[in-house]
Amino acid sequence: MSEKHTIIQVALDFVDIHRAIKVASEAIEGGADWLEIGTPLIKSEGMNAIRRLREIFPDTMLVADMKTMDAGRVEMEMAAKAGANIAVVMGNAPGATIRECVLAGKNYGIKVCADFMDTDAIDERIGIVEKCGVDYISIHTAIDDQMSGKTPFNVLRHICENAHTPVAVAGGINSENVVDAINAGAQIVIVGGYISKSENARDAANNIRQAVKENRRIQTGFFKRVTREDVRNAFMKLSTANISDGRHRAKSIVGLYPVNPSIKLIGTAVTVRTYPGDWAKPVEAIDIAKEGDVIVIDAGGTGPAVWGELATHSAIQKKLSGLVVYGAVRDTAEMKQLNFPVYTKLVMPDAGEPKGLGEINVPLNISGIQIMPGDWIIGDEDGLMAVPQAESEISVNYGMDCLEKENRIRKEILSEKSSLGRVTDLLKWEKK
Ligand SMILES: O=C([C@H](O)CO)[C@H](O)[C@H](O)COP(=O)(O)O
Repeated sequence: MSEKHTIIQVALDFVDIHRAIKVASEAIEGGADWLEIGTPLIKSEGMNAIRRLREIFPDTMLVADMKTMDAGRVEMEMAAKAGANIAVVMGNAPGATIRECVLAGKNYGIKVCADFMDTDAIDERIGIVEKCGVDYISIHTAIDDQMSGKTPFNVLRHICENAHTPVAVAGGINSENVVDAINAGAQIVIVGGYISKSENARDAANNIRQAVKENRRIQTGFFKRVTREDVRNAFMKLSTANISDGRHRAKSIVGLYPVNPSIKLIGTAVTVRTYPGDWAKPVEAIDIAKEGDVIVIDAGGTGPAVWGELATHSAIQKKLSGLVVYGAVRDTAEMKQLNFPVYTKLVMPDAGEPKGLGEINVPLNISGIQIMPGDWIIGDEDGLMAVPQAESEISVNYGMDCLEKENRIRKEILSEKSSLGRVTDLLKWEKK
């Protein structure tokens, strides 16, 4: 391996071989060096995925991401005979498995990479695998760990400084953070989603190559995972459909309708329970809420109105992000003029009296969805989603993952004049 040349390995994490081949071709054109048959592709298509890619790319380094944990001998033999040059065993597999992988690798002419994912006592483990004679080690943040904001960089530099084996890195690598990987000493950068979910894998691979070559960050709007403090901005990019998909098709708050459909609502809930028509606690909540909050009112799902123009002006003065009322509002013409995001069940001109019955910042249950004080509330033309504060970063990151995948599928449908069913081979994957 050239000591100066950073290897770009593109991880083909697809379940469909046809899409993997498309992306592989684009990525090689864009400057990727090695092709990884990703674990999802191996589990979906088996060794035929390796055979197919070997047919199409006879001279390209193929890495089989087997993630072997046992039966090292037979798994290395399979990958080698199917055409792979390198196969992956997990770094925390039993020592005997690592040893068998290396011996089988020597026997069948395949190199072995030990992949370290969320490994305790990693220095000790690396010592074990290097003693077994692995050819590469990789420091890897699992996709599921990335969704809570984890990255491979905190241990990477230490490993690169102490390992005697070429080090690869994987886990959310993109055109902005790849410089952190090479400056920490990684010789192989494994890039999955940033390339494989990109609408143009060739340009994405080229961005990685340029970022490596010039040692600079190339900004990207996608393929970045956020931590809690960046959640609001990330929600701005997502639809409520992305959020629902990202939360395993979570249910929305049904039965409430946007007064201003084209204005997105994003904020943290200040909850209010009141009696139909009693607008005292709703208005008092405005003075408790802070900038960026959304007031969520359970008024029993019926009139009279508990909110109108004057309360809206007050909320805008406090820079609140919106209003959700399971009940009735009035003065919607003014709400539209003020561009204030409001979701309501009912609209009517008659209001009630401020009796002061009810409570602020208490758990609510609206349309079967529990809403706690501080939960994120997101609204768009499709409806309303509630996201618990404690699950906000994984929800926004999985929602972003869904959006990124849809962007790629849309591009394939349009560029190939195809259809969703054909592009995703839907018949094969219908839920049985
Ligand atoms: O190995 C991988 C993961 O475990 C799914 O199989 C990925 O190929 C690896 O993480 C690279 O993908 P990104 O993290 O999306 O860059």
